[in-house]
Amino acid sequence: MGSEALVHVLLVSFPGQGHVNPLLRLGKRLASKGLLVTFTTPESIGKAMRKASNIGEELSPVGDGFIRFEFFEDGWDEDETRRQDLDQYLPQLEKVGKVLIPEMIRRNAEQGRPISCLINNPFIPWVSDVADSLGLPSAMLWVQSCACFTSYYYYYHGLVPFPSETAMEIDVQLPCMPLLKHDEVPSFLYPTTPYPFLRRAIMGQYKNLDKPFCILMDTFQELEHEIIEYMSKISPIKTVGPLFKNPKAPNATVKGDFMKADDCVGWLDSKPASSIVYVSFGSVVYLKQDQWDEIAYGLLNSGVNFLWVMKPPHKDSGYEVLKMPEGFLEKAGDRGKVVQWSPQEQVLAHPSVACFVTHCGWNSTMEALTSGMPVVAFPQWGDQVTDAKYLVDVFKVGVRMCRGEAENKLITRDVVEQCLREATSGPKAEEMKQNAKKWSAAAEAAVAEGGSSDRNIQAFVDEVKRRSLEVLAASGKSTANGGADLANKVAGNGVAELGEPKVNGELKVVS
Ligand SMILES: O=c1ccn([C@@H]2O[C@H](COP(=O)(O)OP(=O)(O)O)[C@@H](O)[C@H]2O)c(=O)[nH]1
Ligand SMILES: O=C(O)c1ccc(O[C@@H]2O[C@H](CO)[C@@H](O)[C@H](O)[C@H]2O)cc1
Repeated sequence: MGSEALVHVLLVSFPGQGHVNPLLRLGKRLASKGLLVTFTTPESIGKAMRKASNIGEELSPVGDGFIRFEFFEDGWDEDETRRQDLDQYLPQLEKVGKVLIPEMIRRNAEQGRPISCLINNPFIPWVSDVADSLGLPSAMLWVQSCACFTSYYYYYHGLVPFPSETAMEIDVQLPCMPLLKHDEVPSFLYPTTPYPFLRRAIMGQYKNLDKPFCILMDTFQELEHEIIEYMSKISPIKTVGPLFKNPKAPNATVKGDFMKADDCVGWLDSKPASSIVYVSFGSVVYLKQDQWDEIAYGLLNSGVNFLWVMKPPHKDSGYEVLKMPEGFLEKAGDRGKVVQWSPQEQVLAHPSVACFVTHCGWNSTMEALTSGMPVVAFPQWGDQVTDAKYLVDVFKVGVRMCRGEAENKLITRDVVEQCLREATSGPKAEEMKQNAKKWSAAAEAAVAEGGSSDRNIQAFVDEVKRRSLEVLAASGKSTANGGADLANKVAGNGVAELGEPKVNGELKVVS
């Protein structure tokens, strides 16, 4: 049997940490199944990624394939403050991306790496327009739950009433989902959301939903069984999560952090089993100083050990720089560690960590479930409020500390302390731990060879390969040519451009 040339896919990411992580993880998964993957996002983030993470110019082997990076300029000066304003930045990205992504695709074809498929994540729906205009197939990676996907779908199509200016507090019943109270609906859909541009960005994706031939989702069949089955009849969904697990290439070191993680594993190692509460609100949520103080005192008063991520806000974001309350660090002593950014995957897998106080971003949610980690839910906005509902009431791995930013309620230190105690000791903590362990086992099984997500990824890779033959035939090139050109680049004249390729196996072309 002849071996195959590498089929090349281009992944285009919105430049947010919670978007880059799952798309890059998908890239690694596709590479491990034998594809060549190029990952792109704006250079402003590329610069941060190169500095903080283990990525460079070279082609990195992952499983049976390879991953590489190319970044594109967003057309603004390095210190442009408008990047922090998505209302302005999203249209700018669309304007430049519609020119620069086709140029990147052309350049790759000229260099012997013809691209056969584009994959984007939400907030940049114009990527599927680019693909269409070039006659290329496209897919979209949905980076939230299927429940949130369904909520937006029903809202976009006006299929059921949602909270509105005249009826703010209505509950929403969607098929195969629990009743969502008005404040459990993804909050970008509230008429009062302070982030209407994110609602517009997501709705833009739904306007384009007929363009991708496949909607990949970072969830798994067993986690959201009924709603996935239901929506699969309406949309071409394939669940491929949890993406952060990659059994075929568990040691792949390529990461997309924007900030270098502080070293905290040694400190975790020094603590007893299940004694630490890990606190992180992700990459974009910022709390107010009074709420921060209450959490700090709650942590102190509960007596637990804690690892707390205090990410500094971007200088142009307008968020206040938070301070720890006077004397807090001294009082905590070695019981607590505060870092700017953590190696979260490692932290959640660490035996000393008992529970995770989380803002319930979908990546954090999937990482917690897959790591068998109970949570204390502290959602703020967007999908987080829906994820919190699921973590607490459906997956039954969490206690709720708040209902979201819209509630505008200060959560006091007593409530913080009570939630921490409930999540770390006693029968409720034990029950949550057992449930979390079950989800972890189900997640591992989904991504293991032959599991539901593994089968879906394989089917997707097969479909991309099938379509690539059509694409290359239509453009008058053969797969063998594309592969041969690529192989030449790797073996010889392209080395300077690609950097020193650390190729363990050989790149094969059709024999
Ligand atoms: O200190 C931290 C905080 C977060 N993360 C990662 O950043 C991502 C955050 O995504 P999520 O969807 O949870 O939240 P967002 O930041 O998008 O609100 C997750 O993959 C986390 O593992 C991390 O590595 N270190
Ligand atoms: O950079 C931004 O402005 C930005 C980044 C991420 C945002 O949303 C987060 O995305 C995650 C994946 O969709 C989601 O699960 C998380 O709850 C969000 O915070 C929004 C803006």
